[in-house]
Amino acid sequence: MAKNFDTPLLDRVKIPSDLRALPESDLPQLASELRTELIDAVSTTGGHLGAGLGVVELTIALHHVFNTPHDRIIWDVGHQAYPHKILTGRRDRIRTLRQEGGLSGFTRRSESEYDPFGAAHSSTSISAGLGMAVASDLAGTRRNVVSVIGDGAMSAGMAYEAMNNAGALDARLVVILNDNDMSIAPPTGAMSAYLARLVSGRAYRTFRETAKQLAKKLPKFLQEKARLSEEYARGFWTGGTMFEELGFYYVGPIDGHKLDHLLPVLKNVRDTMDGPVLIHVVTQKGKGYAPAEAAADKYHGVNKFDVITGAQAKPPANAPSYTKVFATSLIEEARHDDRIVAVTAAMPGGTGLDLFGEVFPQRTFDVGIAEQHAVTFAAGMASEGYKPFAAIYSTFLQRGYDQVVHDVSLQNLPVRFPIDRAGLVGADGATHAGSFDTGFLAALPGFVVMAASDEAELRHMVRTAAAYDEGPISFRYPRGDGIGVDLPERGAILEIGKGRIVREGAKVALLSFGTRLQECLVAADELDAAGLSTTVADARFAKPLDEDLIRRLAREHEVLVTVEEGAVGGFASHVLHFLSRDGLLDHGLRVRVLTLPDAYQDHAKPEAMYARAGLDSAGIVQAVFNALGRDQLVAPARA
Ligand SMILES: Cc1ncc(C[n+]2csc(CCOP(=O)(O)OP(=O)(O)O)c2C)c(N)n1
Ligand SMILES: CC(=O)[C@@H](O)[C@H](O)COP(=O)(O)O
Ligand SMILES: [Mg+2]
Repeated sequence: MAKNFDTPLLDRVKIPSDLRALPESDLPQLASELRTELIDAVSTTGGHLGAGLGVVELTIALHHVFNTPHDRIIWDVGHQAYPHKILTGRRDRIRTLRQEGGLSGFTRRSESEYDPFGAAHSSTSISAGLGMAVASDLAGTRRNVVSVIGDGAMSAGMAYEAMNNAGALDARLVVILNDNDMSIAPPTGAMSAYLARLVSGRAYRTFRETAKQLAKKLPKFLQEKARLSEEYARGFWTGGTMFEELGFYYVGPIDGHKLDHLLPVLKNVRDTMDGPVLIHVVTQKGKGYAPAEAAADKYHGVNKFDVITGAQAKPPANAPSYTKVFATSLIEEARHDDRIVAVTAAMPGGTGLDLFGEVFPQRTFDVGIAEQHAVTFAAGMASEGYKPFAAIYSTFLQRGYDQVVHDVSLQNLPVRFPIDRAGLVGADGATHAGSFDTGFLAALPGFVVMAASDEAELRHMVRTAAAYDEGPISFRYPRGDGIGVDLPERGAILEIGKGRIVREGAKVALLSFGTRLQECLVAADELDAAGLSTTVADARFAKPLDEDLIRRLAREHEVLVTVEEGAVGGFASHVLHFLSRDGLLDHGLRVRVLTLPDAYQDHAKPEAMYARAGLDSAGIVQAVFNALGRDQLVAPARA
């Protein structure tokens, strides 16, 4: 489709060296064109828009000042890197973002030499940058390394571990703190308040007047530049901050939308740096696009939208989302039990705990991007008799795994883990797929591990978890809408370690763990039609396993197929372990296990991903036929 806007300058920038050839006076115009292109592209793909809009000038300034890709720019999370992608040879594919076969929504080493480090989980950029800076020193390569990290990402422990190390190593590393006073939701925590004080402090407001005097306090390598450079008097201020205590030269805060502030500071740092420097840049999430600036989430992640109005396309929903069902179920349980509390690590909207927080503000804790802390914080509350629900996406719970093992499981503390985004997530791709939780939780002695097969089951599991006080318990459920089953007012308490038969048959047994149950039912219809009478069971528990149920399925059927939306090493492993221990594999039972493939699956539409994984009804039917040694469906014998 023809574009209805012109981008004469941007059209000349294929890669950053083209950008570096432009005079500085052209850069504001380039920023305007880049913003327009970004908005137009994301309006057709959906994706993370607000963060990218906020770093348009910063992206241009970085590529103008630094010699990328020789110099390294590492974008924390990578969700703000779309402008960077446009400027680094990927403009022609920018409208394939997050689509099957298209560009990733995050930085990715395999995508471009301008992406020196892949990301999507936050707060890794300073560690990675420090590693690169040290490697470059060891190799005797003169290279600048710049890590760009947001104020939200700055709440995670990793960032401080890295700064602590960088300060001690005195490494040549530039950290740009991109402070837009926003995470996905408004940021929480003392650090956020501290940054706000730095930004709104008297010194920031009066930097013009005080810059000369303050220049005396600059670190040595900057003093001479400060004296010489008029820009200093307009551009930045430095003072005693906690970053300096950690061994960084702190520069800022500076206005991240003013190229004439950014460029001289970056050049000074590039030319004079000999240790770690932190540049505090203040930006606005959603900058330059009115609907984004006005949005409460600053257009963090959006569907396709109308550029003129900002109205986002909303696919019709036939049922409430699993997230919403979780939230409303927990609210209901919390009305009955005031020991129930809820913990989120910076994802109140995504986990539905924003709804819980509206009803129970005193019992809701947003700890910031800090999954490790969230888990141990919940363990602490559990140790005092509270009933914490630590609602964390499957993929982000990976970061808190030692805490799950050491602080929760080993002490058998009854922390409840609602695990959202369990399974494939579509456009966010492999970094966000919830593949491993069943494997890593069911490996832990004594952990109760559940998966909901529909939204009513989810409601039961919330109630079950609330009632269960004997140790840690988890329940997983996927991204997206439920299937529209009737929801009970309140969930039932499930018997721990008991599954259910959903449909009785005689020859084939499909044992499902989670929401693939619906595909099993479709597959069962097809198998029945092909003359293969099929039982379908909902395991509900990966731990403890319903051994009676599995024994029965194994003894009474010729074929047993397990189905789960998780990686190898999850539910099926436990079933196989039990079958072998119980001698159930010794008498000719044909077993097949269907899991996610043992490979990271790229972003695509979930349906396509399921099909590729063999986790749709066709894949299940095929597995049964393979087990029986049949290549093709045999037409059923009809009376
Ligand atoms: C470990 C981890 N936890 C949670 C998230 C989800 N997440 C993605 S971006 C984001 C907010 C980041 O805020 P900030 O760093 O300030 O960047 P901004 O979007 O404001 O530019 C969150 C919570 C994540 N990507 N990684
Ligand atoms: C970048 C990031 O980690 C989040 O913004 C994530 O993309 C949110 O995913 P959901 O849309 O599933 O909440
Ligand atoms: Mg932010």
